[in-house]
Amino acid sequence: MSRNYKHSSETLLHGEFGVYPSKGVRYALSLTHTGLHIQRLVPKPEDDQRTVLPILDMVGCHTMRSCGSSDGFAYFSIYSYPLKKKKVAVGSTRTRQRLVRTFRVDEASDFKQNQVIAEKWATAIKCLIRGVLFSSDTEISTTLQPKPRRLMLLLNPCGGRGNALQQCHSNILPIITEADISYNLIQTERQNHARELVQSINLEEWDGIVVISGDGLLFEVVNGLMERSDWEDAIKMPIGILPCGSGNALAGAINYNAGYGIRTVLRQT
Ligand SMILES: Nc1ncnc2c1ncn2[C@@H]1O[C@H](COP(=O)(O)OP(=O)(O)OP(=O)(O)O)[C@@H](O)[C@H]1O
Repeated sequence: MSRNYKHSSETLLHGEFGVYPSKGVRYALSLTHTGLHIQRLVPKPEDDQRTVLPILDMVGCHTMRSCGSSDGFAYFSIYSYPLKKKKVAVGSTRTRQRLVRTFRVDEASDFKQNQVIAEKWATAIKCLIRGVLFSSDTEISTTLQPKPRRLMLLLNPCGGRGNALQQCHSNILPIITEADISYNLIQTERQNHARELVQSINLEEWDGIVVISGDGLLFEVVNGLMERSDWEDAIKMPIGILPCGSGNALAGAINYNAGYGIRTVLRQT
């Protein structure tokens, strides 16, 4: 393909939507390869205020209908994790915060038609998040989307303060769900459990292995992969670490100092 889609400011989709939960507020949305441009139409702002949600900050997009509602509206919600504006402490890197923007599709009187539009936007956004290139001429349907990613999550319930499982349920799984990633969560039961496990997994079945632990479990995973007869292929498996140990020195070096968080792991697999 001769066109460099990644640097294109071409408008892929454009539309006008309401928002949830505000009544009467309306926005014009334009989707490009790099971001969602949001312009408020009603109430009309004094200046030409526009905000941009960068695709790089997004993890997913879901469609929905308001429960128990008899109206014909459909909705799509975009899940983003932009950097916080301010550093938390001197010398620290900026952390990310969850931002959900929900738009109401109300163009048609019939729910099914509105749902088709909501699905189209959600599919386009999900494709851009996954790096699928398309143009304004492309017919956007779910067949454009790559197959969902599968992650093996290895969690050490005894690492660090012993709260890895709680951290996983409250902070990690919600993001993975928003990103439509399927996963197997395996709690390690003893020393070398993770090492033995990765020695015999079918590499084809996984897009990545993420340890939710300290440095020790990651060390086991790398060793386990290197001990396989097909180690040259096995070691190409994307590996991530979400720090839940005591020292977390390795995760600190890789993620924190680079200014990255979970999203790095989710996007790269
Ligand atoms: N269920 C378990 N019971 C006891 N030990 C375990 C269990 N699961 C894993 N382990 C072992 O615990 C070791 C240390 O775990 P981990 O690195 O996750 O935590 P940590 O030592 O608290 O953190 P850090 O390495 O950052 O200091 C691992 O090398 C692993 O072999």
